Amino acid sequence: MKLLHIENLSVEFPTHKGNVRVLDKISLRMNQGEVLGVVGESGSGKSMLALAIMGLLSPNAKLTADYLSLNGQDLMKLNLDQRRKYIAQNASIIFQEPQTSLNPCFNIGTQLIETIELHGIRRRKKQRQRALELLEAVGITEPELRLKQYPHQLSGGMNQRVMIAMAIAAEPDLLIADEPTTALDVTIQSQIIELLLELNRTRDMGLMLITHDFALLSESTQRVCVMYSGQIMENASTDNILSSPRHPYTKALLDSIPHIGERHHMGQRLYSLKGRIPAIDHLPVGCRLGPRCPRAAKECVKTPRLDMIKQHGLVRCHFPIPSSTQVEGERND
Ligand SMILES: Nc1ncnc2c1ncn2[C@@H]1O[C@H](COP(=O)(O)OP(=O)(O)OP(=O)(O)O)[C@@H](O)[C@H]1O
Repeated sequence: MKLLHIENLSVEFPTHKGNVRVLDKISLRMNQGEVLGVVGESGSGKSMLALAIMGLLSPNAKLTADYLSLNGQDLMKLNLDQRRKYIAQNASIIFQEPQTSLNPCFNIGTQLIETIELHGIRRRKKQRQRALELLEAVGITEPELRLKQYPHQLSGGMNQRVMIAMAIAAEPDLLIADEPTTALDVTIQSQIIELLLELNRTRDMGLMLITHDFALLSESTQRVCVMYSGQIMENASTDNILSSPRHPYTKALLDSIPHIGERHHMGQRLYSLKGRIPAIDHLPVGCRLGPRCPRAAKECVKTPRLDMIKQHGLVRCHFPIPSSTQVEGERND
């Protein structure tokens, strides 16, 4: 069954220069239990997409969509209160900085039990029992002791585990992890990703992993959605994306990853695209990557569509890179 189905979702904000469209006609689908990676540079719209799905956009944001469904429920048919209630029962989100998501003035137990109560468990004894179960499920040792401790007494990795415990309290079918490990050191990062993948496997919970780190996605996701400037540029299986990226932006992101074991000469720089992501209120005409793209040509002043390339996936480019098994110049769409 489809867990998430989005057709042409856009988000606009009013600014003093007029409306800016921070997400432009996003379409994507996720199956039950799937792990989808969403990748793109800072400012490409990844967090905005997460907030839009979760119904957490600020009140001045204007969301439109041809279709937006979660677990089979068309969210556009619900009013805001109904939508938020439904989403809270079916999906959860964790953010980058566990320290800022937790309240420093309350102990872990109080905060966890508050979430458990929101999800309908009223009896004190049952709430406590559930809190202990959740802490154990996310690999926190000495759960009895942790309930009494405050966020500053726990490490960053432990606090992120607490956030994950809160996020799974309602047994969601979808968990969105928005840069869940960026604030943590490398060894803890892999433990948190491993925990998320274990929850995905054992609970058949769909996981949307948002990051700007391609290396992180390569081992954990089945499909990757590459975003740039509020649009999806490429959406394909992780294997296809890694072995033969077809969008120049995806290729540039992959080429910019340092590979362990590959020697770089002194002073030799890693590949990076020229320029920087355009301001959302100052977009170039046509393809948004155009001014930075090594394959750009005259036609790129026309807006490219997100087209299906056979045996690959969706690519928004007038001149997609030929697949590694294809002859240069051959188009396959
Ligand atoms: N309240 C707002 N009003 C107008 N524009 C906004 C607002 N909030 C965010 N934006 C713009 O929306 C765009 C997308 O931002 P978003 O935070 O989703 O990017 P991101 O890909 O998650 O970046 P990062 O990796 O840094 O978190 C950016 O251009 C940002 O400036």
